[in-house]
Parts: sequence; C-alpha cells; structure tokens
Amino acid sequence: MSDPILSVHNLVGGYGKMTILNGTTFSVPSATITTIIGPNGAGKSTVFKAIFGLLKLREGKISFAGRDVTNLSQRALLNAGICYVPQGRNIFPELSVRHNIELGGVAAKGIDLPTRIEAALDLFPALRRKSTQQASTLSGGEQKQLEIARSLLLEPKLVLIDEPSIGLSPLMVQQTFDILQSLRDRGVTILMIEQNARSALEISDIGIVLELGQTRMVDKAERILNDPRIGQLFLGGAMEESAA
Ligand SMILES: Nc1ncnc2c1ncn2[C@@H]1O[C@H](COP(=O)(O)OP(=O)(O)OP(=O)(O)O)[C@@H](O)[C@H]1O
Repeated sequence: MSDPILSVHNLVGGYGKMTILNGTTFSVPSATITTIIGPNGAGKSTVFKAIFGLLKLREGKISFAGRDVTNLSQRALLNAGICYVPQGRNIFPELSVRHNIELGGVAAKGIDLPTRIEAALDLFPALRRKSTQQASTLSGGEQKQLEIARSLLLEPKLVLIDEPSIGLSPLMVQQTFDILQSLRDRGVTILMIEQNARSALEISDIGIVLELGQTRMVDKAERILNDPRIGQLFLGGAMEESAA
C-alpha cells in the first residue's frame, strides 16, 4: 500500500463541552478508497468536519501530503487539495447543471475554468446530457454526481465524501461508487463515510471502524468485511442484516 496522504493523530474535540472525538487516529494511503463505518453518533461526520477545518480541535494533529494542516481555514485546505462533499443535497436547484459545476472553481485564480468543466463533464455522461437543464430536474443520484463533479473543479488530491448513498436507488449507489473507483484509479484519494457498509467496503481498499470517537479497527476492507466482530460493533448488526 502507498504512503499515507492523510494522517489524523489523537484528535480530541466536539461541540461545546461535549467531547465527540476521543483520540481518533488513522492514516489514509494515497490513491485508495478508505471507508469509515460505525454506529450512529460515533463521530464520523465530526471527523470530516475536523479535517476540513469546520471544527476546532482541542488536541491532535492532521497531516496532509507531508504538511501540518491542523485547524487551517477551508480556503487553505481547498488550496492544499482537500475537498468535502457533505451529507444531504447541496446544489443550487435554480441554476443549470453546468453553472453548478462552475461554482466549484469560481473562487480559484488562474485556472482554465471551461476546460475543467469539460473534464468534469467527461466523467459524468448523465450530467453532460443535462448540462443546460436546471439542477432541480436531476434525480437524487444525479444531484449527488453533480456535487462530486463540482468538487473536482479544483483538481483535489483528497475527496472527503459523507454518505453519498443516502436516498439513492441501488443502481444509483452502484453508479456513484463506480465513479469513486474511477477517480481512485486516476490517483485521487477518497475518504468516505457510509452506512451502506457492506457495499462501500466491497469497493474500498481500507476500512476504518469508528466507535465513540475512537478508532476501533483499521484494516484492509476485505478483512473488515469478513470479520465476525463487525456485526456486533454495529449495534443492531447492520452488517449482518445487509449480508442476509
Ligand atoms: N453541530 C452540532 N452540535 C452539537 N452536537 C452535534 C453537532 N453535530 C453533531 N453533534 C453530535 O455529535 C455526535 C456525533 O455526531 P456525528 O454526526 O459526527 O456522528 P456520525 O457518526 O456521523 O453519525 P451518523 O452515522 O448518525 O451520521 C452526535 O451525538 C451528534 O448528536
């Protein structure tokens, strides 16, 4: 496995007096898909907020591409090559598909925006077909693809993507995961959070199990998939259910 592009070490932080991250530590190898799984409330989204500078840490260190990026601003993190696709729908419904993609790059100086938009559309044939339509007319899966396309305009090295499969049909989930795999094959590192644990681990290189703000397991995704303890860790046996 390649060297880590991202390392988080002993992260401690939360909301007000509430501590959510309790010494979270893991590394993400370059050009892999790494998926974080864990029960509701484990702190998965909070880790992403910490990495993307949306949550000030009380302790810990985040290194990216050999550089300390702890508590940097979002602008600085975007410039460093990290982008973040949050949970839920985050598009501008009234604007066209193309215009939504363009917004991913407008703040950047000195980039060839039309070329980057074309490169993003090349990866998403459905978006190309509908590029002049209002984004509100896209299906849920296409809207998620639009968010991913927009996030690529700054040519990130690392994409943080939080539960991309929520609300999507199994076919759209598979299409979205296919896109993540093709990005990985182009050298982009993907760090994903997924409740749809089995499907996500099946396309991942590394799995991380987070519980109560602590890393319980980091291993090859295949080993996590086959680990009998995972069902128990999932409080309700999410893995067992999906395996049934
Ligand atoms: N802005 C906030 N203010 C206060 N508490 C919050 C905030 N965001 C999250 N929390 C709390 O922090 C804890 C961890 O939340 P987080 O969203 O990181 O968990 P998660 O593992 O991503 O869960 P899920 O799988 O349900 O999305 C939860 O108890 C949640 O209620």
